Amino acid sequence: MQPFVTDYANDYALELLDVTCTFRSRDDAGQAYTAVGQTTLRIRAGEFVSVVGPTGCGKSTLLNIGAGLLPPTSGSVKVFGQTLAGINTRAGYMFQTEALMPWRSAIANVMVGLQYHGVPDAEARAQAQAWLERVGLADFGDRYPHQLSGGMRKRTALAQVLALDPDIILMDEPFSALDIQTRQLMENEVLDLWAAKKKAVLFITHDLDEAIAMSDRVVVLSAGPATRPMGEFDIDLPRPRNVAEVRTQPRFIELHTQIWDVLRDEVLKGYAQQLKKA
Ligand SMILES: Nc1ncnc2c1ncn2[C@@H]1O[C@H](COP(=O)(O)OP(=O)(O)OP(=O)(O)O)[C@@H](O)[C@H]1O
Repeated sequence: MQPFVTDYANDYALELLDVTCTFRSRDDAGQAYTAVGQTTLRIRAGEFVSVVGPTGCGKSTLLNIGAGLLPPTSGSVKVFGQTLAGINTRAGYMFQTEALMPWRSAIANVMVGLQYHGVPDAEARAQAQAWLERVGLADFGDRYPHQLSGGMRKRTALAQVLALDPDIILMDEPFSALDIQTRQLMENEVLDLWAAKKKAVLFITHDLDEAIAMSDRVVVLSAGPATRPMGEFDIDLPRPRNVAEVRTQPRFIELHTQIWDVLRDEVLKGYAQQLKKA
């Protein structure tokens, strides 16, 4: 009889293990700046985890390490139990800044990743159209990015990421440039799409309300240098959630108070550092 072995490592989609990241200082090339210090962060398959922290503390650095775009100075990254070397091909990324190609129409932007993966043009077009429909842009495929609103461009970028069906989705403040109503609509859409597919999500934000409303778990980072997790909070609010409505629940307010207690001092430290740099 085969012994029953549980491979706990494979419960995790993404693991950053004792990761440190040191840069050459931007102000003085002779100086080193440790952005991330000995950080361990694990995300289970299907789990939605947000990372919050003060401005400039190292959130994007962590995400870039998870994406395989930036090798850590020490420590390691595992993807479904396998040590990551190079780009994380199981992950899709959505960044703060616009990533659409301005010379391609919306549908051509969604198709590009599929074509890169060898999907024939007709099939890529059909899949891209289905994704545009899912994000509410069925009739906008022929428009170019400059002919779309900010929210529509974000929807296109979302379709572009989801079309590739990644097991891990990395999002770096994807909606920070949007007005509050569009932002909440997009947040709800992301939650609906996530609930249907249950991918692992690492979501970077400095908006605590957004982090609580969307996540299963919120990780709070310390102010830099050498940022590291200061606290982790399970968000036990029922799903499905509407991000606007959930904010009025007493449990949301309780969680917000608890997390803000940890985050507040770090935000103040981060702010003081920004002033010193300015
Ligand atoms: N390539 C680099 N070279 C030198 N320093 C860097 C580099 N990338 C980031 N840093 C520094 O590392 C620190 C963390 O940067 P990072 O962008 O990860 O922070 P963040 O928390 O995502 O910032 P924000 O809240 O503004 O989005 C910052 O002080 C930044 O200036």
